[in-house]
Parts: sequence; structure tokens; C-alpha cells
Amino acid sequence: MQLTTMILSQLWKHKLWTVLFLLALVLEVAYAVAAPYSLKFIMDEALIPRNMEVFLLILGILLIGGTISVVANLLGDYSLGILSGNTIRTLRAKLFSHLQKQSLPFFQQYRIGDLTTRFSSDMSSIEGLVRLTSPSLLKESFSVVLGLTALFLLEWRLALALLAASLLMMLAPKLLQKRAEAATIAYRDAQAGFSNTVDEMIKGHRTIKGLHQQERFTTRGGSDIKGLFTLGFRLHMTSSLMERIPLAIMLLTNGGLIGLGGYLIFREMMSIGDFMAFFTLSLTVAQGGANLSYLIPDFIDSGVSFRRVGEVLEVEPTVPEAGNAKTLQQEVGTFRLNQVTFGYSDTTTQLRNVSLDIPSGSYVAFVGSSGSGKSTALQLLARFYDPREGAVMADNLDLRTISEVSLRRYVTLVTQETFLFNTTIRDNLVLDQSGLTDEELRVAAEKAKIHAVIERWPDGYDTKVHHEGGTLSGGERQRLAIARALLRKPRLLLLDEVTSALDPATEADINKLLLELRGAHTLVSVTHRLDSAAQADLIFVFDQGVVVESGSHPELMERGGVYRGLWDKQHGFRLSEDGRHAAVQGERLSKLAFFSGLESDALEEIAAHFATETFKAGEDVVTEGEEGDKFYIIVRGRFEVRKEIEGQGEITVAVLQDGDHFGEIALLRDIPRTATVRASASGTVLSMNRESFLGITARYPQIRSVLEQSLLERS
Ligand SMILES: Nc1ncnc2c1ncn2[C@@H]1O[C@H](COP(=O)(O)OP(=O)(O)OP(=O)(O)O)[C@@H](O)[C@H]1O
Repeated sequence: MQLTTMILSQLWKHKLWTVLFLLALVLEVAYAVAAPYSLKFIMDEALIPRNMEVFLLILGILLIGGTISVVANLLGDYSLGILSGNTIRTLRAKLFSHLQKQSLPFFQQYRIGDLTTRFSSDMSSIEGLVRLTSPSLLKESFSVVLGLTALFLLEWRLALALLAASLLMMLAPKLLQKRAEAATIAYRDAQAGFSNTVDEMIKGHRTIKGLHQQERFTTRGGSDIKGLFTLGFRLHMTSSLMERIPLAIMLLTNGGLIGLGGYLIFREMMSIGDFMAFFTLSLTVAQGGANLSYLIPDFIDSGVSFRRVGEVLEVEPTVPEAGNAKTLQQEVGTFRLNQVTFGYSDTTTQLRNVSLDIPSGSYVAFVGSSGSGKSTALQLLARFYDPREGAVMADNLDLRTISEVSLRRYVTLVTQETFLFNTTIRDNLVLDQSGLTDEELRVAAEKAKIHAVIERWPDGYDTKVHHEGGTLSGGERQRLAIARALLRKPRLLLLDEVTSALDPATEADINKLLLELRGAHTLVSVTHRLDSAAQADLIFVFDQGVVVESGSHPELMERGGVYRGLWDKQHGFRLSEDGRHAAVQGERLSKLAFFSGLESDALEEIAAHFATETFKAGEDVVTEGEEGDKFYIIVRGRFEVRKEIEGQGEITVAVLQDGDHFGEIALLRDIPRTATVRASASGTVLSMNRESFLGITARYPQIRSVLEQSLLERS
């Protein structure tokens, strides 16, 4: 609807050109009908009676009419160029800005390939519709109507026969229209699906190679291509049939007209001039009819694109700008979540009645187990979503009433997924802040511990980023994102697990930086690593969408609740600065049920049997189905537990982080692993193999029985 209104408003806006275009079209069609009609007079009034004067008069009129028609054609083309050009330009700009206004759920709903197809082939199709198909349809329809009127005036019986044939010519393709429409939609969807496969293959080429997934992708691509072939063939045959049927009808009609015309002349019910004019004009009308049926498949094709683009334009942002939006002041005070309840969909609830205050200039940490709602709360503070109930406030103003420009000016979010644009490092850091000096750039990059790295690149800050930063390491991208955020000098800096991809030494530097930033900026850091959170002024502990504890590190340790439990789980390890060598303390092992109750000497002895293993993002620690003989404790990192579920493929069923352990069953017997554990970022684990374990249990048999018992309880 919006799309139709937009096109009509363009025609109205350029009314002069619209009127000129219509006038030119009328003149062109009128001449195209009048020229064959004139044969009636040329034959009956000039050639048969051999009257030169009448002949020259008609010839003169035809020449003048022809000249007017040529000028009208040129004028029509020019005005159509202006009208269609402006319409397409406005539509492209509208679609582009509409996408930019969309909220996060929109980009989760539509796949990249689908959206880019709407911008590329759907837009080209609409361009064809506006520039060619619609004007031609208008012209041919007018030509058929005017031509038929002239034919009825010449000889109504012949005209009636021709009309019946023309209607048949138009209706026949209609019978196939539904099939053609369905075939076009199916082909478009298949094109979008294939684009997605290619997009994923290009973006994920490193993971695909690293995990040797080429065959799976070749199969997927092969099946997409096969689908495109089948659907393309169906589309081709349906379109061809739609074109061929009218042609066949036209051939039969010609024969019929000659027969009936000859009969009427022999019976002196029609003159030779009338017949000549009728026959020539009927060819023009039939051509118009055939053109109309040629245009119909094109029209259907672009009609589908029209709907697909229109559908996107109809989607309203779920986080809309307020009508009379207020501007956030530079000196923003407290941010607050006020009894906030939120769910990503109507049927789920990720945050329940959460209330928390973030004082101006403070350093606040959100901690809690994976999936407890920390990142969700952070995204609400950045107003990427609006709460279902309650409000997110800045300076006692509901974020829903604040202009997006001022909110984005003073609130910056840095997430784990850093997107870099395919331009220079400098442009990626500066973005729209053209006034920034090289010195400011250097200072921000130094704070984010990335300056030295940039300086080592051959073109320094002018180094080009390729593949959206895919050639840089996760840590480098993350540090660039921090530098970019610092350059924006935000009042509220929101950080979502920003140190998760960094080595321990760089993590310590970034933690130091956060302490320096406190005061001048308000900081909220989501982290699962409690060593980072411990230095915050205020810590909120999330559990299943609720804030269960809050306070400073000493207060929470003192309380001995959830935070204390998480802290104990994460501690008791030693890790080298580069994250390559780890060790566990005997005391920490006693927290595992099957080692509890052992003397400290025994625990230290067991601790010495653990070996360090490091994993890069995307690497599997264990693979579902393979037989395992090792037990693991995560020292540092984030690992996804993935299982093959019928009908859904491989999905993440749990996330393991610092201090979590898995795989103990492998210490006892050969059983295939029941899930894959894959590193989501680089991580370090400690492992113990069965051979070592059996050596230990020979001396401490109770370990084995406790483990047997706990596994029995679990199964
Ligand atoms: N875009 C989304 N759509 C639907 N559900 C989501 C979306 N993002 C997160 N969730 C779900 O919301 C819940 C809370 O997620 P959230 O990311 O806030 O947790 P978290 O505490 O930050 O966890 P993590 O440390 O693993 O990032 C989880 O169950 C998660 O699966």
C-alpha cells in the first residue's frame, strides 16, 4: 500500500510531466490507429475512383500526423524518463532509510541474502515495471480500446469476431497466471536461499576450511542449485506457454477475418476500402493484444517484487522514535531499570521485574551464569529493545521519550561481535567525527592497546580492512571496537564481554583502562569473569532473568551467596600471561564431588596429572560420537555444548565457562561422547586422561566409587 501511495504521490508531484506523458501517449496511439483507418478513404475515395486530389490530401494529412506523432514519441520518452527516474530514486532512498530505521528484531527476522535480493533483483524488476512494463501496458491497452472502436465503426460483424478472438487471447494466459505467480515466488525464494548459502560460505570460509565443512557446503550448494534448476525450468515453461498461446490464437484469427471479409465483399455488404482498412487495423489491434499478453508475465514478475519490497516497507520499527522526542543532556546522571520485564517474543520472558540504579560516573558489572539475562539488560540500556513492562530511564526520562540521535551520542555499546567496515582503520575509528585529530586517534588506540599493533601494519592507520575485519584476530577487532567507542567520548559506555577474546595480559590492561575511565564515564560491563567484575563499584548478579544479589565485591563475598559460589568455581587456577600454561590447585579440585574428602597431599598429587590444552574459536574439544578418554576443566574461555537433534541439525544446548568441567565419564569407560564441546573464543582447559586417572584410583579407590555413584545418579 505504502509503495502504491508513494508512486502515485510521485506522479502527483510531477503533474506537468504526467500530463505531458499522457498527452504524448494519446497522440501516438491515435496516429497508430488513424493511419490504417485512412486506407478506407485511400481505397474507396482516391485509388478506386482514381482521384489524385483526394489522394494528395490524405497523404498530406498522414505526413503531418506522422510528424506530430514522432514529436509526441520523443516528448513521451522524455517525460517518462523523468517520472520513472524520480520514482525509482525516491523508492531506493526510502527503502534504504527504512532499513536503517529498523530495530534489531527486524534483522533477526529477515536473512541477509533475502534483504539484499530485495535491494538488487527486486528493485531492478520494479525499475522495469515503472520504466517499461506499466507505460507499455497503458499504451497497448489504450491502443486496443481505440482500435476496437474504429473496427466497430468500420464493420461491426467482423469487429465482434475479432473482439471474441482478442478476449480469448487475453484470457488464455490468465488461466496460467496463478501457476506463473507461484513459480516466480518459488524461484525468488530459491534465489534468496542460494544467496544466503554463498554469503555464509564466504563469511565463514575460515571456519568451513578449519572444520573441514566443504563437503557439507558443497552438498547444500548443490541442492540449492538443483532446486534453482528445477524451479527455473518450471518458470521458463510457464512463461513460454503464456507467450505462445496468444500467438496461436492470432494466426487462426487472421484466417477467419480474410474468409468472413471476402464473404461480406462478395455480398456487397462491405467496401474494398473498408476491408483493407479493417484488415490492416485488425493487425495493429491484434499486435496490441499480443503485446499485452507478452507484458503480463513481466507484470506478474515485477508484481511479486513489488509485493516483496512493499512488505519490507510496511514493517514498522519495534523501537520507534517518539513524536516529540527530548534531547539527552551531555551531563547524564543516573541510568535506571525500573521494574523492567522483557521477552524477545510474546511467549518468552528473559527479564522479570528487574530494578537497578547505575549512578553517574560509577563502574557497574553485570555477572551471572550464561543465559541469565545480563546482555539483555545491557541491550535495554542501549535501547536496542523496549521493555514489555516497566521503563529504562536516563536522568529520570524514559528512554522511549529521548531522541535516538542524542541517545546514540552519549550511550555507546561495545559487543563481542565487532563489525568493521571495508575501509581504512582510520575511517573505522573516526566514523562520522570528521574533526578528530591524529593525536586523539593515537591516544584512544593506545588506551585500547591497539596502537602498537596498528603501527606495525605497513600502512598504519591507513591500512584497509577487508572482509569486514575477518582477516584480523578476534582480539584485534575487539580492541579496535573499544578504541572506536572511546573516541565517541560516551557518557555511558556499555561493554558486553569485551575481554573474552583477549589474552590474560591484554585483558589485565583493558581492566586497568576501565578503572581509569570510571568517573569521567559511567561504565556497565557484562562479564562472566569475576576477576574483572571484582574491581567494579557495584555488581549486579543475574540468575534466570532476575537480579538476585547486588553490592561491592567484598560485600558479595561476605554474603556467601550466588556470587561467592561463582567466584569459588572460577578460582584456584594459575594461568600464564599468554594463556598457554595452566595449573590447578589441589584445594580447587576438592570442590569436585569425586575428589572431595581427599587429603591436601593427595589433591596436589592429582593436580600434577592435569595437562594444559588450548583451543581456537571454532575448534572442538570433544566431538559427539567419538570415544573419549579425557576429563576437562575449563580454566578460561567460553565453550558451546552442541548436540545433533533430529529435524533441527546441530544446536547449542548449553554454554560452559571458566571453572566448569565436563567429560568425567570418559575416565571410567569407553563410551561415545554424547555431545560436541566447541570453543566459541580462544580458551584454555586442563585435561586428565584415563591412564592417569586409573593410576590415581589404584591408590585412592574411593574416588572411583564416588564417580561411579554420581554418574549412576545422573543417568
Ligand atoms: N535475540 C534473541 N532472541 C531470542 N532469545 C534471545 C535473544 N538473545 C538472547 N536470547 C535468550 O535470552 C536469554 C538471556 O540471554 P542473554 O544473552 O541476556 O544472557 P547472558 O546472561 O548475557 O548470557 P551469556 O553470558 O551467555 O551471553 C537466553 O536464554 C538467550 O538464549
